Amino acid sequence: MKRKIDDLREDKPPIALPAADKKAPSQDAAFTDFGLDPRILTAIAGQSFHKPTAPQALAIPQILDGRSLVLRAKTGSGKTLCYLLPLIETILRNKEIAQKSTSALILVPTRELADQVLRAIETFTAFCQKDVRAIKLSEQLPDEVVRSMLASTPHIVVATPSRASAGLKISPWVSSLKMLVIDESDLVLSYGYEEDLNTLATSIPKGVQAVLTSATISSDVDRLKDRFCKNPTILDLNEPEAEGEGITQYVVECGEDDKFLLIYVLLKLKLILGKCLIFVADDVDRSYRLKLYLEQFGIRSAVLNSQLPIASRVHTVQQFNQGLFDILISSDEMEVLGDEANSLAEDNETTSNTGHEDQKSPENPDSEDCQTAPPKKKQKSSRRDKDYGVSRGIDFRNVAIVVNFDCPSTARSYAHRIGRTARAGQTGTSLTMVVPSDKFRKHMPTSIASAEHDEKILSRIKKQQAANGKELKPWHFDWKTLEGFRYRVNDAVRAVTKVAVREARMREIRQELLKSDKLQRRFEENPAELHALRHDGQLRSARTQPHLKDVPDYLLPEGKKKLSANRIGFVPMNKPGNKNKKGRVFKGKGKRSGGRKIDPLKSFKARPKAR
Ligand SMILES: Nc1ncnc2c1ncn2[C@@H]1O[C@H](COP(=O)(O)OP(=O)(O)OP(=O)(O)O)[C@@H](O)[C@H]1O
Repeated sequence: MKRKIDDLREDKPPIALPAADKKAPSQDAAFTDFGLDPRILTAIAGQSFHKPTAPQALAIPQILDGRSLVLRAKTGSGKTLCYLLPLIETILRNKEIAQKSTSALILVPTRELADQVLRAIETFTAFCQKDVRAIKLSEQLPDEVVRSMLASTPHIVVATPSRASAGLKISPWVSSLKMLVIDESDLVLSYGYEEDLNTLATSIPKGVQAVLTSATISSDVDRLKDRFCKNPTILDLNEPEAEGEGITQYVVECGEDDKFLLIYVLLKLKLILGKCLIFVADDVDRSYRLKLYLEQFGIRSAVLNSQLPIASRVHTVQQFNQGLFDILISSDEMEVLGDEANSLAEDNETTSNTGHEDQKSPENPDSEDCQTAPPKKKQKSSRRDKDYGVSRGIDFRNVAIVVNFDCPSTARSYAHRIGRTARAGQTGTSLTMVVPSDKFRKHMPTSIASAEHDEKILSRIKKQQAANGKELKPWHFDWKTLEGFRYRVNDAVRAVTKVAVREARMREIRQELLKSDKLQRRFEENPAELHALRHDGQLRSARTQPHLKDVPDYLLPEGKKKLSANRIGFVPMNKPGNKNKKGRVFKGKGKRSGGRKIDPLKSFKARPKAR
């Protein structure tokens, strides 16, 4: 193994290692092999990371040796730690020098990623906080604030390219850099940061150690490599065999209304266990539609879309990661009313948060081309990527299954969506619902335009996965067993009207307003407005149907019937022993009495206050 790492030295031409050799380090290496500071090792242990991933095992020693590196490895393979651990270690080793200057800049394409990287730094410097300070420059702040942030000489600056270059107008803060990282380097140019990166390239000292990470092949990475690194080591671990590793991929062909039936059965009968990330297509409304639909069956979920403020998106992902809810519905980004105009007026970061990559449009699925070309700045909002804004780079943890409720618009997008499961050596499942052309537009209330191309895209996905030695297995089941549920499903679909969706979105906006720090002062001065917002927030978003929350026994398939009857805590309503002499159900705390539920709050008699 040592020989292989030596083979990758900077002075040697880039070589492609055979797949077997590339995987070898991940099996043998340990974090303790890298000679890291014990405080870093303690932080790693706290994360229960047992061993480095393959990219980490190969990249960390290289970066610690001071080499510039271009690292390409699949999504979820732990690329962040590849550069973070050596970076923290180097700062600790050179404590005296590092103390007086900013030595590392980490460039990321979005604010979410900046937040995420900063959090990772905080995690891995938890035991050496005083010796490693990091700040984030990813939003527009007053010049004075940026000046004082930079004047505090943080060791690490995490920034979007536009904020990093804007900081140069305030101070030549990059002049002391020893290390530059460009994370998601296959994406940054396509976010419209070309000019900012040019500005940075002229200001960053020549010869700084540069690390470029990426998940895909892209000519953009080459351009950045030419601009920022001299003779870097190329570590290309994205061999076709590794793509989609650990993911069992299923596909099911069904009608547009069948999707709603299927997702209900999967979730309600707990055929899906663990954290589930559901992707819908087309527009933000679709995600709310599905959320409201599921709500009627008592299935809780949260929505993630790039129209929500960044803070709330990050918060949602954090809560999902912490297990506060298990179902997250992620919508593709789409131009919705007013968005185009707004986004043009927004600053670089705001628009870039949605993400966009050179993608074919759903209307023209034949135009797919895996090579990205940097879009012009003006094209930004109209050429937004439909998936990456919420999925690419955001670190979803322990996702057991990715459900493509709506087929993605490209094979590439498919790969990124399913890449949210089976991360860092875990296993996972994906299920993609595809509408065959003869079933398209057969049920208008549930129909979406993009489904017209599902078959075409599926064949591309299959081709792409086959090239990586992977296959999408057909998911077989007996549709007849689901028919009994169709009535209640249709009922629930009908209840989610356009008005209900609009109200749900409004409610979400109101919640965001209530949470907004910036509005707190206004609310203090105008309590009536706050009251009105709170009051509005209690509006029901869709016709609620309590009877839909429980699945009647007669609808359950045989196996599931037993399951529900054996459930711990299951008490049949008419159990004979539970009745009193009058035939009424036995009174218990909060239980039924004479068929009426006792509300402990209503039955509570307030005593007069003692004076
Ligand atoms: N050695 C490890 N063992 C277990 N989990 C790890 C290890 N290294 C990283 N992880 C976890 O794996 C997940 C993915 O890591 P990370 O986001 O760095 O991947 P990535 O390759 O940068 O993915 P993407 O390209 O999608 O951003 C994170 O939750 C991270 O904490």
